[in-house]
Amino acid sequence: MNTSAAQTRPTHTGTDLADSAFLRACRGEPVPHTPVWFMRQAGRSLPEYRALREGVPMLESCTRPEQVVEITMQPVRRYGVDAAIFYSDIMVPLKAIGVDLDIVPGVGPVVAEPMRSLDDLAPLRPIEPGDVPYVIESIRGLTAELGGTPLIGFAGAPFTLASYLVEGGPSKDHAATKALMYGRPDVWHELLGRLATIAAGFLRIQVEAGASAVQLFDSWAGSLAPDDYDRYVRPHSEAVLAEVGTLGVPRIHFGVGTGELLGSMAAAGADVVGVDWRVPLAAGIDRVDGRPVQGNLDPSLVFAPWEIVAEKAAGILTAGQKAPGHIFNLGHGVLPRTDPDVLARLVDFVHTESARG
Ligand SMILES: Cc1c2[nH]c(c1CCC(=O)O)Cc1[nH]c(c(CCC(=O)O)c1C)Cc1[nH]c(c(CCC(=O)O)c1C)Cc1[nH]c(c(C)c1CCC(=O)O)C2
Repeated sequence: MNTSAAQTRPTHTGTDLADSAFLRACRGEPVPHTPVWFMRQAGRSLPEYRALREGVPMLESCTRPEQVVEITMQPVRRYGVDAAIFYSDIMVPLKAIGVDLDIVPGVGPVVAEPMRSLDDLAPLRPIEPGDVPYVIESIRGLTAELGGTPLIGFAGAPFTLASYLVEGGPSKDHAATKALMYGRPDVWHELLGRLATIAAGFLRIQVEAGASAVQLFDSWAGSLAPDDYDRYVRPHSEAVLAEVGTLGVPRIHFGVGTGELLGSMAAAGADVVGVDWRVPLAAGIDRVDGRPVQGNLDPSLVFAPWEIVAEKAAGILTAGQKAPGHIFNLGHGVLPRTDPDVLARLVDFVHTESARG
């Protein structure tokens, strides 16, 4: 177990990192215990995060390397998770190239001028390292501090980014996005093509700065029917994953409500596929063609009595043994009112239970 390891560990070599349970599981190799981390582990459920963010807008905090390093480290120290996820947001690269947007507390990303025509796409140019010096500085600081714990870099996938840009903000039905997709396929493919270039560029910057794995978040892809996903979206996500494939780090591909899309999301070029809690993990494993999986505890379960949490987690660990690799995670992000002590207990449970075999 590696609880509190980040504070006490001596300097680690690159070999230790490559040998970490998380990276071994991503490659489908045997592990001493099932690795675990939580999507949105860095954030609002931690009082030490809220204290640090006091008076600092979300997107500004992402440009301050000292804050980014500290916020990324907080859950690693508190929970003893097997991987850190870089504190940033899927909207950061768009903001960095000059798109007028903000993250409004309690709402999410809001875009000043929604993009619905070819002319609207003008701000969407490729991202360069010089656009995000704070990302590079933060990741360099983090890899030094993390030692043998891998850092996961991430980007929003073209569809999920497009949804915010076209709708102008969060949306339940993605109606304007789909209207553009069906009604103006020329604009649509230009938009997603540009977003693919940006996502791939942003992932490359993170890996070159020291990230050991990447996750492509297509959070809202589950709103699409499989044939539309394959026709309008998958080629663009495939382009991102293919470019990242040249960098030699594992690629995790994740979305919510993607039960019917899992096979396609795997075939798009994922090394590991994220499975949400609506799909039994055993069924998810059957759909991803022999790849390792990540997931899939319902994020709401942390509010249930501990015996129920333990029973569900044990079931997920058992199901996960059927995959060549399993990374324990929630099926989506940590909910804001989650008690950090429950997550700490869950990490211990996953480590102990899985080590017993
Ligand atoms: C869709 C999406 C976004 N951002 C992200 C996604 C994909 C993951 C998912 O499906 O949840 C990804 C993201 N956003 C954030 C991270 C940091 C790393 C982590 O701990 O996972 C990551 C990986 C920080 C954040 N991003 C945001 C916060 C909350 C800001 C705050 O504390 O004021 C954090 C810590 C804001 C944000 N950013 C976004 C939304 C919808 C919101 C509002 C909802 C919310 O508040 O949780 C867009």
